[in-house]
Amino acid sequence: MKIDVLPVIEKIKKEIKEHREKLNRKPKLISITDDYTGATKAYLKSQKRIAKEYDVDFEIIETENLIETIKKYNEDKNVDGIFVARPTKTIKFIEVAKILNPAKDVEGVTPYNMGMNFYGVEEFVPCTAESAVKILEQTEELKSKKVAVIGRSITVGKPLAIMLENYGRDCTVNILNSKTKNMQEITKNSDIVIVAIGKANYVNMDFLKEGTTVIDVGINVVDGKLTGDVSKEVEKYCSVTPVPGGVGSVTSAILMRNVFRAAIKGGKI
Ligand SMILES: NC(=O)C1=CN([C@@H]2O[C@H](COP(=O)(O)OP(=O)(O)OC[C@H]3O[C@@H](n4cnc5c(N)ncnc54)[C@H](OP(=O)(O)O)[C@@H]3O)[C@@H](O)[C@H]2O)C=CC1
Ligand SMILES: Nc1nc(=O)c2c([nH]1)NC[C@@H]1CN(c3ccc(C(=O)N[C@@H](CCC(=O)O)C(=O)O)cc3)C=[N+]21
Repeated sequence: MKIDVLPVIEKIKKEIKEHREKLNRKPKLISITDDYTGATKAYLKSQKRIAKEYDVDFEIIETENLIETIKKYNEDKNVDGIFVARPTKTIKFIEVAKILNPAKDVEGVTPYNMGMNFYGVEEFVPCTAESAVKILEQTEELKSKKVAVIGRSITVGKPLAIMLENYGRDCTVNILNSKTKNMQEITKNSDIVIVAIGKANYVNMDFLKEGTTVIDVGINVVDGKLTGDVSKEVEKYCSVTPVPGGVGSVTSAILMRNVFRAAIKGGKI
């Protein structure tokens, strides 16, 4: 069965509408990349479309000098939100995270916003992590569920695992990585499996028991088409988010909501 994410998007749209009424001006998002290719290109293009839909001023900046560019927009009063695409080519992403202004950090990648998530304060958390959590909250009661998160990246796997463990959701989470042994044993023993690895069609029924809720975060471009990390056959036995039309479509809506949030906070953390 395919999981329908439209109700989640509707809720976010409602939040954005309330913010817009409060704000009374167009907020502005700057998306910066030093490697405008592949999944980054796909995402920035879809950001452009969605920014227009939500009436957000939007600009893509391609640069080889991330640090100077970020410093400039950190100070620019006309810019409410700054997004920097991963992976970065010219410097390590942590250098970006260290200098980005937390008040404009609409993807929650700075140590300040990451740390707040550890405290259970989820104001700016990585949009994809929030997207997966919002979809799950819509589909089922999370309390005491056993969850396997495959992938441990700083913008997806790790913050997502923390959010699911935070008080109120109370899941028990395993975070799996490329060195994990007996992966299939762990995933088969889970109620919920979240796949965020970037390998097309990698997870099939060998990893899952029937009836598992599966969240497919993967965005891979195969023969020019968006393809997830979960194989199509899984849909017959499990509830699974489609690609496209799943996690990715919620992610961009959350990013836009965060731009409104940052604008309303007016530069304060
Ligand atoms: N839908 C959306 O909105 C978004 C989608 N994405 C997509 O999600 C996917 C993951 O993104 P991201 O987290 O940024 O990617 P990264 O490349 O940063 O991280 C991938 C993670 O997957 C792990 N991994 C890779 N292969 C395996 C394997 N065979 N078994 C177990 N773990 C494995 C890696 O392990 P190790 O650490 O050991 O190397 C790593 O932790 C990509 O396809 C990306 O395009 C990303 C962001 C948003
Ligand atoms: N700092 C950072 N954060 C990211 O979240 C991030 C990143 N870097 N680098 C690249 C990957 C890839 N990624 C995509 C998300 C959505 C679509 C996409 O196409 N979305 C469509 C729909 C897709 C769908 O429906 O599933 C849309 O928004 O309309 C593509 C790619 C984000 N990433």
